[in-house]
Amino acid sequence: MQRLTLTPGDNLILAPMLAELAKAYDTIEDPELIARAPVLARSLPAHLLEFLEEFRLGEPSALCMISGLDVDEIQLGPTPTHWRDSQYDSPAFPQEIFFLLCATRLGDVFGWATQQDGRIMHDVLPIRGHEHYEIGSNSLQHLSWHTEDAFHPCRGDYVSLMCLKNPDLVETMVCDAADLDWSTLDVEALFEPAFTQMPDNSHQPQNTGQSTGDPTVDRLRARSFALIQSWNDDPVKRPVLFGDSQSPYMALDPYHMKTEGWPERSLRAFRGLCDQIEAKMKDVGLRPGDCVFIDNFRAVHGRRSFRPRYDGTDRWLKRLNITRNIRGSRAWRRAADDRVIY
Ligand SMILES: NC(=[NH2+])NCCC[C@H](N)C(=O)O
Ligand SMILES: O=C(O)CCC(=O)C(=O)O
Ligand SMILES: [Fe+2]
Repeated sequence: MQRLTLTPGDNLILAPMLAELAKAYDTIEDPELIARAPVLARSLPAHLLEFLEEFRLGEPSALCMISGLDVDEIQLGPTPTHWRDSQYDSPAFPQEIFFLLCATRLGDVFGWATQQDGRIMHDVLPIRGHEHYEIGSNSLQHLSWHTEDAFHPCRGDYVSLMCLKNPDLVETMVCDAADLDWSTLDVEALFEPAFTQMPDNSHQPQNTGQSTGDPTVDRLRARSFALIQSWNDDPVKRPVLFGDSQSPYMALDPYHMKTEGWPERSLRAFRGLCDQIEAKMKDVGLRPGDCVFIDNFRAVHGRRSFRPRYDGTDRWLKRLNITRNIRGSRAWRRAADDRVIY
């Protein structure tokens, strides 16, 4: 893992810059703020910009962590009970802006019409009733390791998490493709489009809000949910590996894969890969102020189980999806500068 710790000097420069921006906008979802972010990000400390650029282009690791951002847990107040409405009057707005600026150095942030009401910045927090459900807001059940949005051709190049609270130091788990011994795996079979991948539960209609108030958006969203439904009923077969056969990129979410009907060789290759991933999985305990950027092509990730508190002190992360090729999803978006995939 690549690591950078912000210095007290960095925080001295960042605090007024972030406070000023937080005063100028109401929410991190403001399209004007998000559009300005790549330009604003040029004012981040130079060593931070260099660090992110090295991670982006050189792929020295599938994971990089920026720690040391000031977070005042008292000022944060209670952890919300749901992601709904958390984007307004956010007590973490300055931190959200920092996270957004860093993210835009790696690519373009985007959202899904079918996930967390089409928001760009997500909340990851335990939700009552989800304790044993396979979704990021579960708790008593671990979150199975996965490629973020493995089922979708427009999945992000990076998924990133910013920690606001993690009182029990619940671990995010990550497996870096660099730690796998590809010479012992049937890479050729894993490059074949033979693997049934279904959408994960976070994109199911029952887990999003109701009407957006905009009939056009509602109609488009309904169409997206219908597509999700069709991929559920009639799952698409995709390759698990792609890119360079010597050092492959991965896309898999085994919890949402159906192995029925797979050729014997594909099944064996898949099981071999999953076994090795499990053996090489590492734990990363995020602390308040940590921003972690996970290369979604070069790592899979999940989260250990934990006991939720539901007393306002729960674990609370923010999440951003980042793509290096926003035009690759142009057919799925309403306009060139629209960041929501329908
Ligand atoms: N194996 C899985 N659970 N995959 C889906 C991961 C969770 C999903 N990204 C969410 O926001 O809830
Ligand atoms: O909670 C975590 O540490 C990871 C969450 C995650 O992977 C997800 O929500 O998709
Ligand atoms: Fe995830």
